[in-house]
Amino acid sequence: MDLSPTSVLLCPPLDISHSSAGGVIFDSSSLRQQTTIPKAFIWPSSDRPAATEELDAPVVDLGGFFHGDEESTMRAAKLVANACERHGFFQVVNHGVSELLARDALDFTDEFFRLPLCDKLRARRKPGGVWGYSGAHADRFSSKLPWKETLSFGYREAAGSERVVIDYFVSVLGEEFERMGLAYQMYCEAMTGLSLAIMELLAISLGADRMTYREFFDDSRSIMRCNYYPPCQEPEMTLGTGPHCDPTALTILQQDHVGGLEVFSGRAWRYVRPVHNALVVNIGDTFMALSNGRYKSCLHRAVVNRHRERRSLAFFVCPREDKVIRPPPPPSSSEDVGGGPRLYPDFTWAQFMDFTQRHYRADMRTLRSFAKWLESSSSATAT
Ligand SMILES: C=C1C[C@]23C[C@H]1CC[C@H]2[C@]1(C)CCC[C@@](C)(C(=O)O)[C@H]1[C@@H]3C(=O)O
Ligand SMILES: O=C(O)CCC(=O)C(=O)O
Ligand SMILES: [Fe+2]
Repeated sequence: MDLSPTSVLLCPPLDISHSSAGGVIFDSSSLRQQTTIPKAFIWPSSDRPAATEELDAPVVDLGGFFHGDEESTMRAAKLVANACERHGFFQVVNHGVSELLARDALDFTDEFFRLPLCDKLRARRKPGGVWGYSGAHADRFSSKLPWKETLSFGYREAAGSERVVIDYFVSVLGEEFERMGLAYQMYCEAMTGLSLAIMELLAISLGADRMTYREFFDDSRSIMRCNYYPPCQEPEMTLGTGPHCDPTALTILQQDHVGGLEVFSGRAWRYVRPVHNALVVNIGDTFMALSNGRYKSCLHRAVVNRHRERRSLAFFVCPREDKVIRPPPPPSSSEDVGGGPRLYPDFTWAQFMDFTQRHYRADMRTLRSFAKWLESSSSATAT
């Protein structure tokens, strides 16, 4: 790992190196010229078995649901219930998000990640924050680095937020990025609309009042993340994104045609074949808690390849920070959704987000570890 100091302003020869600002920076364009990858990117062999089979997950047609066709809605709800009880993963088509808008968002992802490092670092993530540019999270972690660059920013649909994404791009990168900001503003608006429709379908599939989750998330806070996975000279030694469950409630992911997303199901990693014009939907930890464990938070990862770059846009839906996460009662019985004893304590997204960012690296056991940490910290304050 070349840690020779260098100045950010000189757009260093793109190794992992200390920036003049003290953080560690990474840019792949020179790293990938080398025959091997730095040790920091090598993941334990237990995390790396190659997926040989395809995931059996439904591609749910939302057309009938959007047109109020009850029979088609029930069919979709049944497919969703079965998939979410098994692995928390399905894809959707006829989702109402315009193909042009989706393609623009992906094209602007290319435009951003092709910028010189100096420009990308003008958007660099601040320590302790989530928004901004990150190269392999090299400023946060020193091992098991993911072979990716990311750009993350927030979105909320509230009065006065009509320009929240546009203003972020203009303030961080300059007026010439207003078009990029507008494309992502419109994309986040479309994703929010789709996420509320999916929340309604999830409620129907759980036998809860169909407006329950739609109302719970009507003032949702979202995190938009653009992932860029460069080609890698040793793809079998690293991962684009390590095995994890999203701590958020629901993820709507647009992936390009390259492939690399894998889901752990049936005791094996299984690859997800990209479906043209489909969007990937996966359940996160927060929704697993909202369904009292009936729907599974999807354990997934992203692998990289030797020859082709890959892009994905992940839209993470989160509840307003102070809302208490607890399963709603279904309309017909006093039991919570998901039935049986509560599996997780009440918590707020603010507490959980703080935990994933400051106390614990999000990975396969995040919610369980968070619940234990919460109980131990509440019993400590109670004594
Ligand atoms: C709240 C979040 C933290 C992460 C981005 C969103 C939802 C997914 C999380 C993440 C992708 C899970 C794997 C590890 C992680 C560090 C990453 O690879 O990016 C996580 C994100 C993060 O902490 O930045
Ligand atoms: O790029 C992908 O396909 C998955 C990315 C992911 O899981 C994430 O960003 O949380
Ligand atoms: Fe994820």
